[in-house]
Amino acid sequence: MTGIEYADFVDDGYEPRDTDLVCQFVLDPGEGMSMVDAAGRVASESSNGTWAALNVPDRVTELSATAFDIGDGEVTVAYPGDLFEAGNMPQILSCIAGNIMGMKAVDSIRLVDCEWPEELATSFPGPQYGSDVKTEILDAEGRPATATVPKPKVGLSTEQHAQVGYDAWVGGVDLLKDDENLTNQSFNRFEDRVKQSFEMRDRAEDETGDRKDYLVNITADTETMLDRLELVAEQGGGFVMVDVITCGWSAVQTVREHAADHGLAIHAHRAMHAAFDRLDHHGVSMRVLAQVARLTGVDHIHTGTAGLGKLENEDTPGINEWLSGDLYGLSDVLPVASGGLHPGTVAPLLDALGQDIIVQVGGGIHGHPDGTEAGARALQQAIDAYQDGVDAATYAEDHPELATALEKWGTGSPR
Ligand SMILES: O=C(COP(=O)(O)O)[C@H](O)[C@H](O)COP(=O)(O)O
Ligand SMILES: [Mg+2]
Repeated sequence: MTGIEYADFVDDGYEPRDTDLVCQFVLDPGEGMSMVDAAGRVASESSNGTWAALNVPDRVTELSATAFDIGDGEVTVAYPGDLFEAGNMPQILSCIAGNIMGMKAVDSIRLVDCEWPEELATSFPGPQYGSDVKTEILDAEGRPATATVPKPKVGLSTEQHAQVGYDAWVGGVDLLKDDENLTNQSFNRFEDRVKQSFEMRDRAEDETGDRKDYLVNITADTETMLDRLELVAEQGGGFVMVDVITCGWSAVQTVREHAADHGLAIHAHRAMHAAFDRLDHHGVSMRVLAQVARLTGVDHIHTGTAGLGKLENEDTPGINEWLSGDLYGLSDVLPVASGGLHPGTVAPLLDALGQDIIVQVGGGIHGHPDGTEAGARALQQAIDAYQDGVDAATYAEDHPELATALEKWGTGSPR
């Protein structure tokens, strides 16, 4: 037997093992606590300790986390791989982002970054396609893929919604996308929308000769999501969309398994992420949420607009770099830039993020004075201009849809 208390969870000179999950936190100790006091409590509560000193069998201490590299408001915690259940993301998060978020020992604490050990990372499937959706499901090789979300986000009838999709597809957009809060409301039933939209999709494909697809929002309770996924597969869709934060990672893991049976890619919308990541001193960073999304196997995830859109963003280029980097052979994830974009912001967006992204535009297409099809053309023209190395204003001289968009919105970000 060994006695354990908070101080036993601190070893400032600790060298992590290859099998450890290593997590970086920033924290502000609670009143009367030193950094070391707070760090020991964090490592204890997030692994296998409690507030009371315990006598435990020796084996138990092998599962304890260790706080080290304790600096001014920063600490790294290493968790032994055996603390975790393979392939169980909720269990992992209940350790590393669980009770510690509300401990009195810290006034605030933020999980900033994780280094995932191979055995744990590869106990998850990772994405089926990642950036390969650009060539395996779409015809978007060598350019950013494009998507559009109809606006108003809810309220269009099924027919109106499908018509907006058709107009956008023939205007040049690759992907129609449901908004995060459009699912199966009375005015636009899921089943009807899916059937009518794929009929329109087939027409648009025939007319343009390009592959087109639809990011269908299946968000609901998990069993309903699986039924909706089956319907999308039956109708010949290539993607399902899931609001991953509001549905939860357990549901994402289940959807991932079923999506694989049909070869469907998963588009992850991150609505509610800012409840976790907006404050820079508390919560869970978008970087970590994106890591979790990659492990659990989404093919796309929204990662912001590098400050060019309407929403607060945290280090979009750094997150995108992580999503495309090596992770023990797991597929990459195609990042989605979305939220307040329009043709005038395409060039700085692609400068900041490169072309291996999805450019997702709602109001910046449907708010075009000449309608959705013209708005879609304007977006494509802005991308063509960028690829030709010509600035948008010059390209607009003989591209009237782009000229109208630039006249309306200029090149600034909306608020
Ligand atoms: O509907 C939109 C964008 O519409 P619009 O183009 O009209 O602003 C999305 O929900 C945002 O992408 C969410 O933000 P993020 O992608 O940052 O999660
Ligand atoms: Mg939306």
